[in-house]
Amino acid sequence: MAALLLRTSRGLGACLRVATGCPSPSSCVVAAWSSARWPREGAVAWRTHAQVRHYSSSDKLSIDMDDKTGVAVLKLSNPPVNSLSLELLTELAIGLDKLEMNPSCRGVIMTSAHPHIFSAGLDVSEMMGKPTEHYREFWRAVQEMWLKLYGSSLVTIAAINGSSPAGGCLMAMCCDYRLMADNPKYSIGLNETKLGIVAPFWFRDTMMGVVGTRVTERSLQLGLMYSPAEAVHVGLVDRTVPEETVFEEARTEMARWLKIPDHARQITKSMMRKTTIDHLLAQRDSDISNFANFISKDSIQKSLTAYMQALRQPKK
Ligand SMILES: CCCCC/C=C\C/C=C\C=C\CC(=O)SCCNC(=O)CCNC(=O)[C@H](O)C(C)(C)COP(=O)(O)OP(=O)(O)OC[C@H]1O[C@@H](n2cnc3c(N)ncnc32)[C@H](O)[C@@H]1OP(=O)(O)O
Repeated sequence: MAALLLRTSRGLGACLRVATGCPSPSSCVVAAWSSARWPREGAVAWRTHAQVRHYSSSDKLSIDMDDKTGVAVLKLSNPPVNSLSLELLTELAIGLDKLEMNPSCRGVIMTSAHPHIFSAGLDVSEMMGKPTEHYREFWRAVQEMWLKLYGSSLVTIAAINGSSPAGGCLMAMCCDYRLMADNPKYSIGLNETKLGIVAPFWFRDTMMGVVGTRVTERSLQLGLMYSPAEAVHVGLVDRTVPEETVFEEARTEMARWLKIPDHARQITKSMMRKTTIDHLLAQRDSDISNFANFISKDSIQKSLTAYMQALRQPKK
């Protein structure tokens, strides 16, 4: 039970270090992941007689876990555009943590409850006209969500049923597999430079892990948004599917991934992602300070204000 409390209160990295006796975040990720799925003493907390269990208490996020299949469905539900507010980011991190701790959960499908928008990315209003302390708290929540999703030992599949700029694209890229609705009106990409802001190194590294260095360099500098077909072409999305089948295709894809023994897949995933995760863990505080300093600058605030004004103009 002590281990369970540590898990919930201090996050997976800390609890796994305790569980594995590992002294530092950087030395224990592989060991941690290989043992993360065996925290049987924590099982009691989440075991349920019902087959499907509703996890999230937030109205901005629903998480339904099917104990029979081991697959959870996480739906973003923050109208109008599923922007990632401080509240939603916090709910996401907590929800992902709960799933990680549930021994019967093996995979998560992430999607949007609202057609046409997967997620508009970070809520820009959280980055405008606020005190520095708020920026620090907000950025820590962004980091936390990324650490939980990118560092998840579960199979994670993004069922991208709408546009997915910036932070929305980041969440999709954190997943193991991406399916996108083939609607040419939708787009996906890291467009930060178009807002006059800079994607931090861990956004960059996540993208590099998906599409490689050259495509990342071009995409980030130009703030490129890709249509679903273009996204498949550059490898940002694994495949497009007819809009009405995105979710069912995600389930079918999940079944494929779940045929692989968990321990072998988890250790392999950890080997692929460990360096990037350790990089952020080692620089968390300085990354927060960089963000808070950068976003507080008058020039950046002006840029964000102009961007939001342009967004509010009627679309041609
Ligand atoms: C060197 C040191 C570096 C340190 C690091 C420094 C900085 C890093 C910083 C930040 C990284 C940020 C990553 C992000 O995620 S920034 C967010 C980027 N997101 C976008 O650009 C998306 C913008 N939105 C859109 O393109 C469209 O809205 C969208 C395609 C999603 C939907 O289009 P639709 O036509 O359906 O809807 P709209 O009418 O455009 O929007 C409705 C409503 O929602 C508001 N809104 C849209 N997006 C956001 C958002 N991201 N945050 C807050 N609000 C948003 C929009 O303004 C409309 O509001 P209203 O007019 O109804 O009031």
